Order: sequence, then structure tokens, then C-alpha cells
Amino acid sequence: MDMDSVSTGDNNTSSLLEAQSHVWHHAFNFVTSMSIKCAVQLGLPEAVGAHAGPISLPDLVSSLGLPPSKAPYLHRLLRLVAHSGFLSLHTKLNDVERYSLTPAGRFLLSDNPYNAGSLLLAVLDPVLTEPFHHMSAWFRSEKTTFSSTHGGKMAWEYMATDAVFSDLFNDAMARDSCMIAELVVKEGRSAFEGVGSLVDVAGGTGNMAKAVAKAFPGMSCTVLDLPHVVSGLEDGGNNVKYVAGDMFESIPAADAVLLKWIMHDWDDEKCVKILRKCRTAVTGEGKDGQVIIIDMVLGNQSLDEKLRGVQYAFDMEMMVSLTGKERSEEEFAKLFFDAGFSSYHINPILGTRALIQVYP
Ligand SMILES: C[S@@+](CC[C@H](N)C(=O)[O-])C[C@H]1O[C@@H](n2cnc3c(N)ncnc32)[C@H](O)[C@@H]1O
Ligand SMILES: O=c1cc(-c2ccc(O)c(O)c2)oc2c(O)c(O)ccc12
Repeated sequence: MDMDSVSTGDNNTSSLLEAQSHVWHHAFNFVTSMSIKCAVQLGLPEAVGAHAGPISLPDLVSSLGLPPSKAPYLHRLLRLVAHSGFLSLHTKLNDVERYSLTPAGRFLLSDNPYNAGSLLLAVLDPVLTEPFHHMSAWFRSEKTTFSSTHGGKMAWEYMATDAVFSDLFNDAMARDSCMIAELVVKEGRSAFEGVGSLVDVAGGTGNMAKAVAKAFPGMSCTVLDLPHVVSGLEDGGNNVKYVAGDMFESIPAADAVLLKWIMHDWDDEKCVKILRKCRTAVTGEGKDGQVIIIDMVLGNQSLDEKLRGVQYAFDMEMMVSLTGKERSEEEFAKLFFDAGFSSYHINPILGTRALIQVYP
């Protein structure tokens, strides 16, 4: 091959090497993700976190119950996991390497109520990674919706048939809700003040509703979700009850309806259907309620590069695993007006996500 014809633009040595490394960085990102997944599956965060002070490699090998012969291999895994920002490396004591958890590493602890390890395990489960192998074939096909993998089942139908993946996914959602509930109660309190009754539509196992009910003792909260998600869940004290149902059919009347991480699961047509049902729920019986949405809003220029990258990656996940998408303010506004709402307010208080209040 004539190499001159391959290199384009500025071909001095450092820019060539940088361009190659850029490709490698993205090609191997997957290896980094899978290595962090392995660390979570081994219980590494718990072993590091439980140790009094930074832990050495031999102590880690024994507390993880690994064969001693695995020590040099574990050392290599630790190096990457530490480099990725989940462990701090301490070398001061007698030149022995010891590890402690960084704040991001503590997010991987299974007993951390905010644990994000479950989301990592779900996103890196073959159920969710496998469809990506078929993305280019889908682009070439005439099909406009991707989500027909998993033996031809659509996402939520599939979920009802795979209890292991469903439990992992619901746990990921529940942990996220713990953290978001705390932030919402702290930073977005005004949205919930004066609300007497709230339905958390597709509210999963109810963590968000429980936290909101606890923070606002006078509020009665209902969690609506599919039967396989809420069946067997006891109505929790604290004014929280569960209803098994289909949000496309009927949503109980309330002063406010919450949709956390729901809009991005669905295409525009389905979103408008859900929003119309929500509008009916908050305007019945002479009510003049509101719909509260927690989701990403694309195009917030104050987000840094990394967070914008996370939003675009989530958008691909929604495209490939579900029939959903992440939306800009303009795209959300169109949905709201199409569903008959008259105004909205976006409060970007949740990092990559925002709290949106929508009014009839
Ligand atoms: C992404 S999860 C979000 C759960 C919860 N709102 C949260 O943020 O933790 C989407 C939820 O929608 C539920 N769901 C899907 N289709 C539904 C339907 N037709 N009616 C009610 N819930 C549904 C799923 O069971 C799942 O719990
Ligand atoms: O990573 C995700 C994956 C999925 C998902 C759900 C059911 C399926 O059967 C499926 O194949 C994929 O849904 C998500 C979601 O709904 C969120 O709100 C946030 C993240 C995800």
C-alpha cells in the first residue's frame, strides 16, 4: 500500500501517533468496561472497602478467596481499574502497593444505596450488549425500529421472561431512584410542595415513591408498573401503594404524576399516548395538576464533554435496546404540546438529567 495516500492532513509523527491512539482508546474502551464489570463480579469493591486502610495485593487475593496463583493477574486488573478512577494507589508504606476506593469506586459497593454497579452489570450483560452486534445490519435494512432482538420479543415483554436480568435491571433502577430522590428532595423540592397525591407512572419497585412520601409526609403515593415488577410488593407504610397495570391503558387520578426515566424508553407516538393519559390523570375531578418528568435533555451547553458523551451513548442504548431516544428541549416541547399541555419548565438540577414540570 502507498502509505502517503493513507496519511492525510497533518502527518507529523506526534499527530499520527495521537490519531492512532485515539482509535485505540475507543476500541479498547470496551475492555476497560468489561474489566470493571469483572471487578464488581469478584466483589473487589467490597473487599477494598471493608479493609481497615488501603489493602495490599496479597490481602486482596485472600479476602476475595482467589487461588494465590492469580495474584499477578489480579495485579494487572487492579492497575486498569485504578487507572480508570475507581481505586487510589498508595505506594508509600514500605514500597508495597495498596489500594483504596475513590468516590467513584464507592459507587460500586453493593451495600451503597446509590450503587451504580447494578447499572454497569445490566448495561454490560450480554442481553444488552448482543444487539449492538446487529446495529449496522439494522441500518442497512428497511426496519425503522430496532428492538426485535431477544427472540423477537420487545424489551418489556422480554424482561417478563428473564427473571435474572429483570431483577438486575430493576435493582439498577431502584438504586438510581434512591439517589435521584435524595437530590430531588434537596434541589427540586418546590416541584412537590402542595402536592397531595402522586402517581409514579412506571415507577419500578417504588424507591422513588417511598423517598418522596417520606420527605412529604402528607402526600399519598401510588406506584404503577407492570404486574411482573410490582406483584408481591407489599404496600409500604409511608402512604405508598402499588398498582399493577398498563400506563397505556389507564393511570390513576392524582395531583401530580411522575415519569422518571420513562419518556426516553419510547418513540414520540408512544410518549404522546402516555402523556395524554397523564394529562387526564391530573386534570380529572376539576384538578389542575402537573406532570413531573425526570430525564435527560440534550443540548445543555453547560454540560462538559464527558457528560455530553454519556448522553449520546445513552441515546444509542435507547435506540438499540428499546425504541426510545434522548431528546432536546425542542423535541420535548413538541411532545408536550401534541399531548395537549400548555406550558413547561425545565430545571437542570440532576447532572445529565433534568426535572421538567409540565402543566395542562
Ligand atoms: C426505565 S424503567 C424506570 C423505572 C423507574 N421509573 C425508575 O426510574 O427507577 C421503566 C419502567 O417502565 C415499566 N413499564 C414498561 N412498560 C410499561 C407499561 N405499559 N405500563 C406500566 N409500566 C411499564 C417497566 O416495568 C420499568 O419498571
Ligand atoms: O440501559 C438500559 C437498558 C434498558 C432496557 C430495558 C429493557 C430491555 O428489555 C432492554 O433490552 C433494555 O432500559 C434502560 C432504561 O429504560 C433506562 O431508563 C436506563 C437505562 C436502560
